[in-house]
Amino acid sequence: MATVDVKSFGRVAVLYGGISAEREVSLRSGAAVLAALQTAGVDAFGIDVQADIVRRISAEKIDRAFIVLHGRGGEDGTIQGLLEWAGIPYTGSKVLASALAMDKLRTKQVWSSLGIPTPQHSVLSSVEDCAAAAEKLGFPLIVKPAQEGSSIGMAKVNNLQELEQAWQAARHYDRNVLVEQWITGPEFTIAMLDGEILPPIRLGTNREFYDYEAKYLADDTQYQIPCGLSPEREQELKELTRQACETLGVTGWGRADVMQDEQGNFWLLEVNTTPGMTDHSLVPMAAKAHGLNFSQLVLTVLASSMKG
Ligand SMILES: Nc1ncnc2c1ncn2[C@@H]1O[C@H](COP(=O)(O)OP(=O)(O)OP(=O)(O)O)[C@@H](O)[C@H]1O
Ligand SMILES: C[C@@H](N)C(=O)O
Ligand SMILES: [Mg+2]
Ligand SMILES: [Mg+2]
Repeated sequence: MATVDVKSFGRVAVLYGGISAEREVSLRSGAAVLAALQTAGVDAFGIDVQADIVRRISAEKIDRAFIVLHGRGGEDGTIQGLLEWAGIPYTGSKVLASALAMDKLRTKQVWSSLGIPTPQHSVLSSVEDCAAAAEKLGFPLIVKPAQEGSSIGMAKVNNLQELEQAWQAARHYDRNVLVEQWITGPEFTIAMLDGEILPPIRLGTNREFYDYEAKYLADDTQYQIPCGLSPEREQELKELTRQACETLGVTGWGRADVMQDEQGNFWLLEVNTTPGMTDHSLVPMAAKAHGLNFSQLVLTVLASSMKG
């Protein structure tokens, strides 16, 4: 990592918290990022993003923003648009890529249209859709609110009754709900940092899938890095991640989630444009394997905001 003069960042607002279902995660990510920036000597302060954010942005002296909001209202292009209007440079993806990547349905439509592998899916808007999806895709399936994160509102289902219940539950989070073919096999997550693809991590959990509990609370979640793939397959996975990011326009940093099926094929699930930065999170682990400690990671993300 090139040495940076931390004073050149000016006064940095760390935008965290927010009002999405992932607020608690963002509070943890934000606290870690803010502490690391301040320890590194950056003139950083925090803003817990609430309804008065437009006033706060105008009232404070802000040279640059570090966005560490997860979910809607922060990772979806809305904050990015506000910062564009205010003329404040910010970390991570711009408006369009943020909005696209936050929406799993639109993301899948883009990838599918370009021949990039993502599990088959259907949209659920009614009980009739549930029956049609079961007919088309078979079981098991996984139900997801289109615009959520941290596995919130998601469920694996094995029959039509479970599918209808999971659809009803997911609707509480987002009226746009999708259901995907279940991929049986190992899971990988791959970070992109300032255009570079970091070492993939293989995830293991004793739970049904990598759910909220496995992500933030469990002590028995397994993180394998190096990920155990052959060098050729690891390279393929990294190339797929690069394509996943480029096709959505993701810049600065991000993290792609990928399943591998029993035949060894990779299937892209999503890209997170503001990945978690908690003490259980994955980008810090990948950065460490790449030779960057947490402080160097946040400074690299911040420095990438200077590239415009
Ligand atoms: N099609 C699938 N087949 C099997 N498991 C899946 C599938 N889709 C998702 N999962 C499981 O559910 C988890 C969460 O899915 P996904 O990454 O799409 O949602 P998310 O809530 O946006 O996650 P994040 O916390 O990374 O933002 C995955 O990490 C994986 O364990
Ligand atoms: C914060 C969570 N959506 C992640 O991707 O890490
Ligand atoms: Mg996500
Ligand atoms: Mg994910």
